[in-house]
Amino acid sequence: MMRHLDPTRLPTLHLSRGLVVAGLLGGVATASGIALTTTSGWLIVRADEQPQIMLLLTAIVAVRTFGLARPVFRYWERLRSHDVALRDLAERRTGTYAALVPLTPARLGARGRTDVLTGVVDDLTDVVEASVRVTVPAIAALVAGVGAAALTALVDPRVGLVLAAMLLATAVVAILADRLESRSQAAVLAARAEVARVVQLTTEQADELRVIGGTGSAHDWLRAAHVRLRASVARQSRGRSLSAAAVLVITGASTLACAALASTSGADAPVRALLVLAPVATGEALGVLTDATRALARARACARRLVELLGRTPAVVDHPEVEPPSRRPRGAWDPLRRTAHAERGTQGHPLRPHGTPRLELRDLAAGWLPGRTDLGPLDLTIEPGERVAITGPNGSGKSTLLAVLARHLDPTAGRYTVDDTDVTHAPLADVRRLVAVVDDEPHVLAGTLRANLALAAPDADDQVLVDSLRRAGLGTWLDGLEHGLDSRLGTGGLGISGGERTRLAIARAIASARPVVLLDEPVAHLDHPTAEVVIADLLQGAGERSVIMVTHHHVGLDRMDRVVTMQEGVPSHGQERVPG
Ligand SMILES: Nc1ncnc2c1ncn2[C@@H]1O[C@H](COP(=O)(O)OP(=O)(O)OP(=O)(O)O)[C@@H](O)[C@H]1O
Repeated sequence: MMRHLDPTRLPTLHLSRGLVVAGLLGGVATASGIALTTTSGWLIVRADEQPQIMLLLTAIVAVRTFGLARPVFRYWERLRSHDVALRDLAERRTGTYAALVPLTPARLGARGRTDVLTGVVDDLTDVVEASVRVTVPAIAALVAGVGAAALTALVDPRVGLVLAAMLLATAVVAILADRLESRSQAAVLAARAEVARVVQLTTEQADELRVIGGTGSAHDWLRAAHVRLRASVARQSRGRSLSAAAVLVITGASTLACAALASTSGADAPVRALLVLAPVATGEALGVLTDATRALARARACARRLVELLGRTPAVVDHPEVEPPSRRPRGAWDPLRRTAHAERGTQGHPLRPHGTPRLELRDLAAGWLPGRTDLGPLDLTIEPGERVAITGPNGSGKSTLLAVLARHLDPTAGRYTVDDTDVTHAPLADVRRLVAVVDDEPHVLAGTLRANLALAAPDADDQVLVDSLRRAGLGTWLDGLEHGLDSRLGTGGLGISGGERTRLAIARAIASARPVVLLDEPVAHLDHPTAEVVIADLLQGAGERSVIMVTHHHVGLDRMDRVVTMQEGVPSHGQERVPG
């Protein structure tokens, strides 16, 4: 079953069967290391007594066995734990992406999608890695420590007790180190964020600061932020070295105690060597616990960030009348080819327009944050098949208008209707299925060209995909590809230019057969002649679809039916018709 990230739980340390098995394998590897050191000690001292070689053979075989067992079991543990972690990561990524979708774009803040995704991927990796870096070593250390204490107790119970006390003391140090690390990590992160904030502010305002003679104060401010960062990093390093030193002190004290006890135990010299070496080898094995606390503290901070992000309430949700999509029949629906019929049932007001619908905004206002109006009140009608350009200065609400049309944002006042159906009463998925969105950051997945197109049209056959590429102006490019639709794009695949990337996004929109295409500055990064050709191809390829394009440029405006100029959230000079 798919495991979703539970926002109420910090999912750092969980115990699964696979992790326990990996921990046990790690325990055998660690115990083999301890046994290797102690039996080697026994062997060296016994060999010094020059007994008959036959007497040493058993120990020689044991040393070789432990020497071989350690890497073999370590390798086996790594295979097992990474297998569990990678499967866990894949499941959690799927669950996390599914939880992110309803938050896009309104609840992801002003950060770009790439930043959000990179942050989420890194955080999730750290959370899942904690299983390998914390749970597995903790189980392994426990198994090996308890095993070492129990076996030495058979030789001398007092030495067994010292090892048990050593295990307990190291566990206490690990818990304290974890607390210290959590606190210092929070301080370092805050100090680093402060340095970044000051650097950004002072560089952005450098000219103004120079004019008002504030450069010196800005430098002082930056220096103070650096001093705070250096102090918090130093505190963190002190905490780390203190905990590492504490484990060494515990190991040293235990070794001294064992040496004293061994000398009074009456055991022969080789066994005494074994008893003295037991805490040295065990201490080395327990040392990994303090390292694990770093991974744990980092994972906890990452989990907290993820929980905060995924716990946000989506800006747009289905009307209470609308049944969850999972309970509704799923059928291929293609509004442009007019193949599907309206489904009946308790689904609010299902949206199943025949052909391209009429979109109407009446007295509509919308805002990204509660109590704020970033758009409207405005009236706007998009007739079926109409091509409308939206222009205007930065922040005038152009992208917000597209967000409302795609139902990424619901109106705070007024109405948005599609063929006279109020969209807020229609299933969200129906509205979203009407629109294809192309923005200035089209994403190319690492995968085949076919997979990149199938993202928007999972049921389309190759002929439809090839046709979409040709209509988006990528025919010649496609003909030049050795493997056609099987060519790999993205990381490790074919390089692709900015123009080709934009055309690929347009081909996706065409392949999706959605009747309304929303474009947010699709040619922002292209040179003028390329942009002209891309827009011409786009409008031709769009066929009978409605096209609404936000743009800062004048490129392609003469090909549009209408240009709407926005100013502070409303159309400024009415709606201007452009001569054809
Ligand atoms: N995802 C978001 N979350 C919060 N506020 C947002 C978001 N997107 C836009 N805004 C805010 O809404 C207002 C209108 O922005 P919008 O992006 O619609 O303008 P725009 O005309 O498209 O600007 P630009 O030309 O710079 O893209 C701005 O104040 C902006 O800060």
